[in-house]
Amino acid sequence: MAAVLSEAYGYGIVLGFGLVFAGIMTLITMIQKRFLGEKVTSEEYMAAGRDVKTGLVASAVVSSWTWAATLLQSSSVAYKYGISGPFWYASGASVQVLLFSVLAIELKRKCPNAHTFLEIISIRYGRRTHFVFLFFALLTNIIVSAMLLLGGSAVVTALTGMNTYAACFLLPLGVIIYTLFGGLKATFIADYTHTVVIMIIVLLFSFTAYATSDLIGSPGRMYDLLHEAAALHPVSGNHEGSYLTMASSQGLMFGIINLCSNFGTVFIDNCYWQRAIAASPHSTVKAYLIGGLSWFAIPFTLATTLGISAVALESNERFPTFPNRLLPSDVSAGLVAPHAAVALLGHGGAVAVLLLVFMAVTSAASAELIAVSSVCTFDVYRTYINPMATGKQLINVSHAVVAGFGLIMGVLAVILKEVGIDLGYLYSLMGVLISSAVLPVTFSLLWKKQNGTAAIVAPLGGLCISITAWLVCAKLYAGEITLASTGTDQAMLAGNLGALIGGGLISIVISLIKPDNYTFDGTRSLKQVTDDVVGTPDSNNSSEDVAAVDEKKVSGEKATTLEVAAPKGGWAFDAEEDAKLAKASRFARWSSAVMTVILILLWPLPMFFSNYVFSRGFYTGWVVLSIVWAICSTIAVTIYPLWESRRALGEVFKGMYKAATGRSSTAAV
Ligand SMILES: NC(N)=O
Repeated sequence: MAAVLSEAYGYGIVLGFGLVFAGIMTLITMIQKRFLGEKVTSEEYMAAGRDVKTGLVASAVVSSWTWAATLLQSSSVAYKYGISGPFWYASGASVQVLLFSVLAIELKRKCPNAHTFLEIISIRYGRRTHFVFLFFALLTNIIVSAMLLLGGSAVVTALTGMNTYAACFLLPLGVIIYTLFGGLKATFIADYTHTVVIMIIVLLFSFTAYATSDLIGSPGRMYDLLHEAAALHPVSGNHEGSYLTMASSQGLMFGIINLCSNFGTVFIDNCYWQRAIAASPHSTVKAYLIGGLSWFAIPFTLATTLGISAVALESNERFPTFPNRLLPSDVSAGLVAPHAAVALLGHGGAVAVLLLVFMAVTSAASAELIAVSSVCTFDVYRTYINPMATGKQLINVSHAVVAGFGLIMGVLAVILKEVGIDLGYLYSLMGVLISSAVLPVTFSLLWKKQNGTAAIVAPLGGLCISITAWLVCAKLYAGEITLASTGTDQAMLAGNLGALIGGGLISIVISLIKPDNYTFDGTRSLKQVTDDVVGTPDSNNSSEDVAAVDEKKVSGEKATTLEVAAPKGGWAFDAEEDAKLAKASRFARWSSAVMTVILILLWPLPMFFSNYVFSRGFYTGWVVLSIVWAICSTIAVTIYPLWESRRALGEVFKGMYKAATGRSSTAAV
């Protein structure tokens, strides 16, 4: 694609916008400290005080789950498979967030003072298992971070001609600055801001394509254009070759790959556990349910707009590649959405898509940075290097990790690009590499019977199964093992299924042979860090801490340092409070299960098996649904958080008024 914008736009948005944004976020953090009295403690820095409200957590979940791939890969599958692509992208990656609500509330009940999910593994199973899950957790962060920059830099280069390597290193720069300064709380505020911009741009593109564009302008016109496109180049594996059907075998295959791989990137990424940790206990379940449902609209609505517009407009002279079709390599690199945006809105479309991708990449990158930082701080430094670390030392380490990993992210993206791995390949591969740990992690928190052997063997055994299935299938299907053959849907499907099912089955079988009977007393007794007092095993541990150590002795493992908790501090729920959380947990279980069944079975499968090809009226209804869903999501993650925080905002404005005028705030009323 010839660059539509000049390089100045690339540097302006990536560097200029990034630094301005960093400045604004840093200012907001300072304002919070000054007018809301927030302190820089390690608990505040890494856990945002554990009292963040529903709307802000939901918005942060949406923001950190909105990757470059969410915008780009969803549009690519819309382009390749028609309307089933956006649906399968959205449903196959939102149910994990809905189901995670169960883990989030159980984390509150069973380990209310955790900083990372790995602390639970460490307390329950000891050092060896901790190492195994540390490997999977960091691998997940590395894959996601590299994928963000790989997709983001491809778009920046395609639209502006900016050097890809420069984009890889400059995209995270502003993020590093505000994350360093404000920690998790700053990422929450930044996430909110990013989400607002993302939702506005998604709606802008939808209204343009389906209401105002002179090239399309209505669902009916889009319907006609899609019919014409199917006549020119029918979709292999779709009923009647139509773009307007859910009866798409490749779409379904992508849906299953998407479903398996995204379990890994939610359940094994400390970033989502951190949001649960930061949420106030009564907000946790609602935040994940609202977040999951709101996020659905982003890939669904955007790809139903941009991915489908690319199909419809490819034969129009305003399409950037006209008279040629998009190259498969450009589709896999995620360049469908930028092409469609340029066709629809020219320069304005290019700027909007650049901004959209910039927002997605930077907000998700900040979430990854602080997630890695807390894993390295609590699960490496505090566990194995300096168990008696003070809060200040923990913050220092965390700062160093944020800066270091921010640079490493860019290096990783450059390496992948050099090897020839693009966004589409990595997106499908991630589950093969990490999803074997999903069910063992889930069982660690939800199943008292998973024993220590199962917790170690299952993720590693599942990884062996997944890699074997992936490579064998590539060889059988293509006759050779190359980047191209290992990137086929069939090979990726085998690897992803092998990972998720293999890890789960191994854990279940080994655990049932010799079931554990874990009480979770050890995890409940973990304490928060108090910033200037160092806990010692003999002077400060409560009887519960001793129980934790005893539990470990019974299981025959060496106790880890995590049980050496700092004194006082932290949540401990009484029976009445725990009953409320238990009720919230039951609600999370049935509501997330019902929504999952609807989104991945009841809604799509009848449409798949009936071979239904959309009528004009049905397609119009489908488009209206996508836009209404996006509007509801916008309200949920942009207006609702403001409404919930109205008192705090009032305090801030009163304080600022007082500081600016030297008068009492009441004078302003
Ligand atoms: N977050 C994803 N899978 O787009």
